[in-house]
Amino acid sequence: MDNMDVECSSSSASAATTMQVDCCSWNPIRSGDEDENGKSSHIILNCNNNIESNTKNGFEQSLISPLSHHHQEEMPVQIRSTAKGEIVNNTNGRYLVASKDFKKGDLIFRENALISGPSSCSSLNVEGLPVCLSCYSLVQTHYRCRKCAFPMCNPTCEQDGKHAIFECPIFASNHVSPDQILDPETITILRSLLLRDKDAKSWFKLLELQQELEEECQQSSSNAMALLCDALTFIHQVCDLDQFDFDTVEQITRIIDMNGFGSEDRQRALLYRYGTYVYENGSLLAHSCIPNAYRVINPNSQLEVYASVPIKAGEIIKTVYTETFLGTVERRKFLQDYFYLSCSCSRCSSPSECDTFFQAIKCQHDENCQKSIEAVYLPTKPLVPNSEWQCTLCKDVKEYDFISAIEETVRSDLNEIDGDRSMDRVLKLEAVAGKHRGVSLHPNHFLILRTEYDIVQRMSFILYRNKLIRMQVEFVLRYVELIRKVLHVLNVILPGFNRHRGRVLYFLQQGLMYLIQYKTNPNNKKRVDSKSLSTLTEEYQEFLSVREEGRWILMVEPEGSEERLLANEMMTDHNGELEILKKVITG
Ligand SMILES: C[S@@+](CC[C@H](N)C(=O)[O-])C[C@H]1O[C@@H](n2cnc3c(N)ncnc32)[C@H](O)[C@@H]1O
Repeated sequence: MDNMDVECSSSSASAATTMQVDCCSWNPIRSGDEDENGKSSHIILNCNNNIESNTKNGFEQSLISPLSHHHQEEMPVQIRSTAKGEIVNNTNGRYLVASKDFKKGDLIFRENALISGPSSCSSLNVEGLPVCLSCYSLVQTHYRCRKCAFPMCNPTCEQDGKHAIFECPIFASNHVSPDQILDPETITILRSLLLRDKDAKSWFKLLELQQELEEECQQSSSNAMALLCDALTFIHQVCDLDQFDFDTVEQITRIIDMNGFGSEDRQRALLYRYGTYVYENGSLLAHSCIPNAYRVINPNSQLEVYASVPIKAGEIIKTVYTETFLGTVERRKFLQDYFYLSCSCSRCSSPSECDTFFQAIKCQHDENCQKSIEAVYLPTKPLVPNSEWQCTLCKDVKEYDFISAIEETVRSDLNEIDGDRSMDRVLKLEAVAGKHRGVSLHPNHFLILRTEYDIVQRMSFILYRNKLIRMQVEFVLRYVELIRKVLHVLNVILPGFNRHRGRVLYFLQQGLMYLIQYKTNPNNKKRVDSKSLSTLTEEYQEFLSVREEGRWILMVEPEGSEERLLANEMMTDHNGELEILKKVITG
């Protein structure tokens, strides 16, 4: 096996990182001390080719595996770091940089979890079911672990290394019961603490992850404090483990809180995992509100990072830490509260969020403003909390309180919507969106778009349930119109290969299919004439390409997830009908 020494000459302020590479499948172990600025980290990358074997005995050894296992191949990413306190290209600390070009949709790397466990939100599931301590999905059976009596899906989950080796013996000997678990994430913290004795290598890797905050951001969020209190009670009183002192529990809680990923599965889907996953390298991914990479956690708890847009060698790989449908004020607050991060990406720094007007408030100050859709309040200094907002037309200035009061009114109108019957709810959502669209909020405001996306998802379900028949064509035309609007904004804030786009493309092809069927239905009085044939052919081509792209994106989602079901549906559905359509179109 060849040994290569790669000297990563870093950009002006970023660190020089020496990598000793044994193999294309790499597993960084830091050796030696960092200098006082934290600039230089020496990373030895070891071969670890055997993906299958590394979860044996419950230990999830971390590894990154590029797509191909060719020893001469270039490393997919490099770790770089800025000097302490310094921000380079809107990131700080350590971050990952592409070491070669990636095309949209390329798998950049795949990595096993350093540790995983149930997440805090497990106890909030609407079904009120317990969460399996192995696969983190809801336990739908009456099965109990034969040693500790905790709910598990089945004997396979029970014997899974993580549960059996980590908490099960402790639960059994201390007679711990599920109702003593205040927050399920404390089990993840316990597992992490147990690494100290069970797997020292992983323990040290965990300790290397970011926990320190910049001095000015030392105040912990109330969530982090609550988790720490629960973890201390659980470790010391419930599990009776006094070998972990306060400082150690606090340190690990902070690390899990800062670096843990949620599974991002869709709630109520067949596969919904209430898991928290920590990765040695994935946890170094920087954030951007317009990301260039996209994360999937597969059923083996591995992290897969894909290029959502083309990435050039040397570019920072950035994923998004926040929800998509949030305006800058709320996104930045979330990033500050949970990651102590003051984001200044291109989207955050742009008053109009890159011309999407995602948080623009409609100005009604005078008659001109009332008439013009262009007249909106935007923050004058988007990176300054509580910045003033100014109308783009009349230049009237408002305090942030005025803006947030308008958003609150819309929120409370939305919260008042009751009734769960799909069509009923769609009509009520449409009514509230219609009341505020272009009146109190810009039509692209995130509260409007979020509502419209909700409408689209509900309409999709109605269309699906009715198997594309008996629907009014106006309903479907509106559906397609809303989807195109959502897509238009997503193209800017969440471009390329990602779950949201995949879902939206599924909805679009569903609507297009209906419209094509409607137009070519022999029972429909408006039969296809030669004039409309070329339009129909174009629509048919669009349908095919939308379906192709949607399927391509969603096929990387985990088996059993809702997205994967949508991908499968795009593969199998309508094939017979398409043949008929093809005949109509080609005459
Ligand atoms: C999960 S860690 C990422 C790895 C971290 N940089 C390290 O050195 O270990 C999250 C932290 O990275 C930093 N970070 C990530 N993205 C950033 C960005 N766009 N701007 C500034 N800091 C960022 C913040 O300090 C944030 O709290």
